[in-house]
Amino acid sequence: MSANKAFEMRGVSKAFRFFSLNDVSLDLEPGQIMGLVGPNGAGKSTTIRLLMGLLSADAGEIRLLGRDMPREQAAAKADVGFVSDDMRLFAHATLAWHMDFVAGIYPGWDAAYAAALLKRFGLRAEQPAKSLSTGEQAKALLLLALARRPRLLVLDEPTSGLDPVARHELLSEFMDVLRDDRRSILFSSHNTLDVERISDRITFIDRGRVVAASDKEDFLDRWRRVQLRLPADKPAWSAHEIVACQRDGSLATLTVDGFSDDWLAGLGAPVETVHRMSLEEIFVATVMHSRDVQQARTT
Ligand SMILES: Nc1ncnc2c1ncn2[C@@H]1O[C@H](COP(=O)(O)OP(=O)(O)OP(=O)(O)O)[C@@H](O)[C@H]1O
Repeated sequence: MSANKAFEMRGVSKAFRFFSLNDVSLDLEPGQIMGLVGPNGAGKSTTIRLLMGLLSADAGEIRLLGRDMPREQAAAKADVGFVSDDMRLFAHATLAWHMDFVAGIYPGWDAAYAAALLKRFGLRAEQPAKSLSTGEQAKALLLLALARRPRLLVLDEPTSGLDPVARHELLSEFMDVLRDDRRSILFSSHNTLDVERISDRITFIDRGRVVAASDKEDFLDRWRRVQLRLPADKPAWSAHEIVACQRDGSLATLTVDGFSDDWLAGLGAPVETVHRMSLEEIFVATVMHSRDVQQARTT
């Protein structure tokens, strides 16, 4: 375990009655944004709650800003901003009251930045929390976390409930936060467009396991959809880079993880088209392939 990482999880497991998170290992360098992507019930929130010391792991090691979790969580969390979608503001207090409250606890509170965020997010400090819309509440919680200027932001579904314009504003804000290259962000999302836009590192999780983790550029470079004509004497194609193959007569569409020009040349087949894949397509292909592999192992 390195003291320099923004966070590090090694072999972390947690069992609930109907679900278990298995052997999760993840880490993030300072100055980077990691998107944690997975289907409903994959274990994203559980992973984040373990990292934040809100759940205790059955096995494995966790370090947050170089501190052992959960033993040194008070020291670690002083420099971590955490927002999850089940957090609520005090209903009868105004946003200004919340800002004063947080400023009183965290010495890093940046009042000028908080005022700029208020404007940027279109929020009114004097409005009681109970009268804020869902999206305004989400923006208010993010403002309270961002204006502390924490070294690490941990955000569970930060863009759910936000309209496209607010999402755009928020993601731009995240990228601005990282102008200072010691700061880092971990955020979970279903929205692969958001993740593709701002992440440096991406982790896919499904059914309690990390199924792929890589730099975003590496994912986008490695994956391709290749259409080719199958020669009459070659009714199928197999190579470990091919994670899926769809046939339409002699035309085959291959989903490829591990693409390169040399690899393509080595196929020796008449190629019709080669398309880059979006992160969403890569995510779906990764999850489906991982489920097929798991199923093949258990049958
Ligand atoms: N405290 C708990 N006790 C028992 N089961 C739990 C507990 N917390 C989570 N689970 C179960 O763990 C599984 C993973 O939940 P988790 O909230 O981590 O998923 P998620 O990937 O964040 O999903 P979503 O995208 O739907 O929010 C679910 O099946 C959930 O029912």
